[in-house]
Amino acid sequence: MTILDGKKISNDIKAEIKAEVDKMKANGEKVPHLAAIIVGNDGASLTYVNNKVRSCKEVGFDSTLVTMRSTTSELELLDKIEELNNDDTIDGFIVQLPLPEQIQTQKVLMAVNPDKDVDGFHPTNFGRMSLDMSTFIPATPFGILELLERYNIPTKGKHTVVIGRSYIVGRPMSILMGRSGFPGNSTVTLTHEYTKNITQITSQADIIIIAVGIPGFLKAEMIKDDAVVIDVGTTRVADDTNPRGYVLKGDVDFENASKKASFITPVPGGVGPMTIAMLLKNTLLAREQRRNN
Ligand SMILES: Nc1nc2c(c(=O)[nH]1)N[C@@H](CN(C=O)c1ccc(C(=O)N[C@@H](CCC(=O)O)C(=O)O)cc1)CN2
Ligand SMILES: [Mg+2]
Repeated sequence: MTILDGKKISNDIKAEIKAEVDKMKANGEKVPHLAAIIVGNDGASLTYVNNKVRSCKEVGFDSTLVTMRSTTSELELLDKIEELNNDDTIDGFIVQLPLPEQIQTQKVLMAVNPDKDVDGFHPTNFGRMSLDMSTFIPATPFGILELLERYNIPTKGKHTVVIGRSYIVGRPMSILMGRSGFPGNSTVTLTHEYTKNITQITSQADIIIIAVGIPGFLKAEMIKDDAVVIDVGTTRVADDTNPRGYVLKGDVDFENASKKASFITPVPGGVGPMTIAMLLKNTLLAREQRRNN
């Protein structure tokens, strides 16, 4: 059994990106600039955007964090997005999800200029991904592809079962694993909360990618021997014995599933850090595209 070390691979990727940025600097070029908008003060979301900003500093990117109060109106947010769309110093930006309920997420995703949409959630980019055209691949699925590639895990002809159909992870993942090439060429089953007899499906999976946000959902009994298990869940579970007051729990019963799996991601230190690294990668791409246009 091999533990897929997302922390290490993400550090490798960040070092590669930093080397590119160092070259840009040496050539007197503008370095990539990522902006992140966060609305409200959800603790986990604040952690993620702060990680994004810190990672920008690590690789030498410029970064801007835009914080907006939890009562921000949809119009105010759309105005801010328009401002970033028109700000020539910014190469890419993201709106941290989820958003407060007074704001329609779909309107927000539509408002981001596709050229700066480093999350890859705009319909143009999502469509381009589905059509095998070059685009910004959403960071978490992109990170999972990168893990599969760097650990050389075969995907061709394999049965990949995706659990969860969010547009951040499950939906794009199901498309990407079925595309031609490597990683890809899988036979994909996309499952969700209304799927019946899920164990019957997961127990046939060569590769399982789970993103449902239910700690310990995937049990050892639900997987076959030597399955590849990719755990995207990171739920904060209250824990008084931990100085932070919580522990992070994945969607997989790691202790037992790891005894059967051939490859498995840990939580923390698996997919999460890859998400941030691939967001940086997309931002580097955005800068290169803007330079060449
Ligand atoms: N606009 C977006 N919103 C959200 C995305 C996204 O890609 N774009 N994905 C998730 C949250 N997310 C990034 O935004 C994210 C989640 C987890 C991690 C991570 O590094 N997790 C660490 C643990 C960190 C901790 O201590 O809490 C790990 O798993 O090791 C990074 C990014 C939803 N929203
Ligand atoms: Mg993500």
